[in-house]
Amino acid sequence: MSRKFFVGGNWKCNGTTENVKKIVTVLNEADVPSDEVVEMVISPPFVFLSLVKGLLRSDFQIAAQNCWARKGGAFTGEISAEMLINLGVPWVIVGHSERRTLLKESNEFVADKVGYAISEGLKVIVCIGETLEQRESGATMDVLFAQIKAVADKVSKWSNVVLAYEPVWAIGTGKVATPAQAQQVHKELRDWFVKNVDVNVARTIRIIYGGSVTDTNCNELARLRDVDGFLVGGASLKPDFVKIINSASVK
Ligand SMILES: O=C(CO)COP(=O)(O)O
Repeated sequence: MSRKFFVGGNWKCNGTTENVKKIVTVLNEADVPSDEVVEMVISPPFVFLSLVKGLLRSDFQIAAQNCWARKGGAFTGEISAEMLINLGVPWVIVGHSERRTLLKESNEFVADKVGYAISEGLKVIVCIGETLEQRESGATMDVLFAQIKAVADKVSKWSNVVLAYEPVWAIGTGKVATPAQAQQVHKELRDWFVKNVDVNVARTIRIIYGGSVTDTNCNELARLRDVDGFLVGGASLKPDFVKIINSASVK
């Protein structure tokens, strides 16, 4: 089993030119494992992509937080996969629960975005997750399987996909999943790939966890067999993020 640890920092809709520069300075000076050990990806808002790309050290990669589902054109306010490629942005986050909920992105729409982004040569961090209500009613795995099945119908090149399990109830709440909860879901997702895609894909796909990851809970989560890294929101805007990257070393 060789799955390179993956740590993404999702800045969401935060930042000014000044504090983007400050965060990048912290990262540029940080002591982190080599990019052979951990893949580090920073996801600023679109308007700061070029700034971050220009300033950030080269062992960190960058990701956009969204892209349009098809070729660009008359889609006011959207950003196309072609534009990201043109800008030299290798990654995109698709299907974040904030977009699924607030902007009503359906499983099918998310899957269209993933399929198109991959066909254009982007690598994609696909986010899936259940709400608290869904968890409490015992529907967690059904919800996650439906989200991933829609994506699987549009993807053949899984090496360009990282799957982020982000329980909605854990995002921005300070209520992190317990190690047992995270391990169980990640294992069931991997088993789903064995049954529905391919045993090699199941073995190699990175399944990362997101939702209230901090410098104090990252190590116990990083040790879990089926947790291959993190997608970090709030803590990725702080120097604490460096410690989260360094949790790669407990793997
Ligand atoms: O949504 C997330 C990352 O995409 C997680 O956000 P928090 O780390 O702020 O809970």
